[in-house]
Amino acid sequence: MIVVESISKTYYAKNAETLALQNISFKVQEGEVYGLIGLSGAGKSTALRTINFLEVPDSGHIYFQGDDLVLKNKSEMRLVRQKMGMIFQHFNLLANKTVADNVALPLEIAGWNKADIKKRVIECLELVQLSNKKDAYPANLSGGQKQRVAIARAIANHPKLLLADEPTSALDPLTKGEIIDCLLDLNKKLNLTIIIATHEMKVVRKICNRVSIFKDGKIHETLDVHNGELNPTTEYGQALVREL
Ligand SMILES: Nc1ncnc2c1ncn2[C@@H]1O[C@H](COP(=O)(O)OP(=O)(O)OP(=O)(O)O)[C@@H](O)[C@H]1O
Repeated sequence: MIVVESISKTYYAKNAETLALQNISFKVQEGEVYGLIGLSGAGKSTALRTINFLEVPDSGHIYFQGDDLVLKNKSEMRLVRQKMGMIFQHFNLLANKTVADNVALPLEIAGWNKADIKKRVIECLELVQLSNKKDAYPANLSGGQKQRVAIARAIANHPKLLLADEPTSALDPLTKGEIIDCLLDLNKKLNLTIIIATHEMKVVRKICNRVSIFKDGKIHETLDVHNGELNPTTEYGQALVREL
């Protein structure tokens, strides 16, 4: 479904250059939950954000369902993005819109008619078990509920792929579990492919089929996850699995 091939990315700030990604490659199969793990600054978020071109890579290719995204122009890329949902650590909900209106937003942008939007918003809120909060405002929701609204919004337009950037990092341990269960449920019910950037090994153990360990902008090691078990072969991988 996704092939990331030899991606590099440098950030240029006033007096500094940061080589955030150096020749990164990995493949994600349809229906898979794929983790990107590593310490802060290792390049996980940048790698995730190059997949939908929120960050444009300096070199390399991203293939999505066989299409080379590097070759797409802006309007073609807008259509591709509609097939990729994204969720963030801090939810990114619009405070002045109700839960239902937040979920409706991507459908309005995609030009859906009002009746279809109303029906789809109800379906999505049912999928994340939040139908009873459709008229609430984000300020009146818990962190877990906010993230579930963000998930409902991200899946509204029937994306094939969900990009999740540290989706549990701002949540307490119990609520982290609630969000992981919600994502696993959607992965199974909708065959939704999920790529998740996280620094929490618990998240990887509970949800991922495979994981790439990032270190200093490179992929250090890629592992299968079987029943929550990971067996890194490198010393760094072993230390990370022990410590995180
Ligand atoms: N917009 C930016 N401008 C300049 N440097 C950036 C920018 N975004 C990220 N960086 C730098 O690029 C490197 C990789 O950052 P990235 O956010 O991808 O890492 P990460 O593994 O996701 O870390 P974290 O878990 O802290 O989010 C870091 O050194 C970071 O400081």
